[in-house]
Amino acid sequence: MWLALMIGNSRLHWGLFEGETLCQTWDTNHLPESSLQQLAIGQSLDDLLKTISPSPPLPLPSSPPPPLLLASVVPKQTALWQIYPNVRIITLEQVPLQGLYPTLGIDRALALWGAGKTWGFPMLIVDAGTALTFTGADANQNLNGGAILPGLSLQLAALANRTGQLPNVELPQQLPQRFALTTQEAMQSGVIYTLLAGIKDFVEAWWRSYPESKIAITGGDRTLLVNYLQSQFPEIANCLIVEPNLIFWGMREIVIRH
Ligand SMILES: Nc1ncnc2c1ncn2[C@@H]1O[C@H](COP(=O)(O)OP(=O)(O)O)[C@@H](O)[C@H]1O
Ligand SMILES: CC(C)(COP(=O)(O)O)[C@@H](O)C(=O)NCCC(=O)O
Ligand SMILES: [K+]
Repeated sequence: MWLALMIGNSRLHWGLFEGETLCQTWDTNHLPESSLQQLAIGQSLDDLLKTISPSPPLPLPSSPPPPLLLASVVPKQTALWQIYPNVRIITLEQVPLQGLYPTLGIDRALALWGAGKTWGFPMLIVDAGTALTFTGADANQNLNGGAILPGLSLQLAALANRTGQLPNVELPQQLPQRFALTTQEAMQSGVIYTLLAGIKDFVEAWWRSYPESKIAITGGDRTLLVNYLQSQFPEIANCLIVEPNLIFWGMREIVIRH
């Protein structure tokens, strides 16, 4: 048994593997530094994870502690997890894609590698996380490049936090009225419709270069976005591979399948 941990800017993403088989995945909040210190005095990861919700879907062995494979885009959290007695950090050099630039997010590289190895290259990944990213590779597994923009929640939070009068607004399950007549819907409409147009624009630009490429969408907002796209641009939504575990597949490719 081994654990995969992808540390994103909003959440921790956990994967429990038995060999090559991904048995369980769950998401938690970041662990506070104080509780991580417990690892240094021998608290088991199982007990530690029980202190945050949701606790692991099944008990983790404490001796020996399961190997932990860690990929992180949050340096402070990465440093904290070094305490764990059996941790291996996945870094960009270990991802067999060509042409990676040194500051590329390991999450982007792993998702692209995991999807490309599963469905073939060329491949474009849309990761709807804290940030929304596009990351593409050509048929020779060379990084073509990508783009970064604030994710749906981040955009709404920015409006609420950086203005005097705009409220905190949730993401609606259904598409809002485009020309809205309430402040809340106007914020939702502005963020959602421009993001959908942006996704369509990037996808069409990608298909102009790689008409045969598959496109996969992952990240916490993937389902919401695919539902919105289904209403606005069904011809795009119907072509997207929706898969939350791309990063875990990328990690597995590196540690198990080389
Ligand atoms: N339980 C949740 N907690 C936080 N964000 C969530 C949750 N469920 C869905 N989301 C959505 O997922 C987005 C974060 O995506 P995620 O892939 O978890 O981020 P990251 O990998 O950057 O930590 C948030 O913007 C939010 O809209
Ligand atoms: C863009 C990201 C913050 C996305 O991470 P996430 O939203 O999943 O937390 C992450 O991929 C990152 O820190 N990238 C480094 C810069 C780059 O990719 O060029
Ligand atoms: K993400």
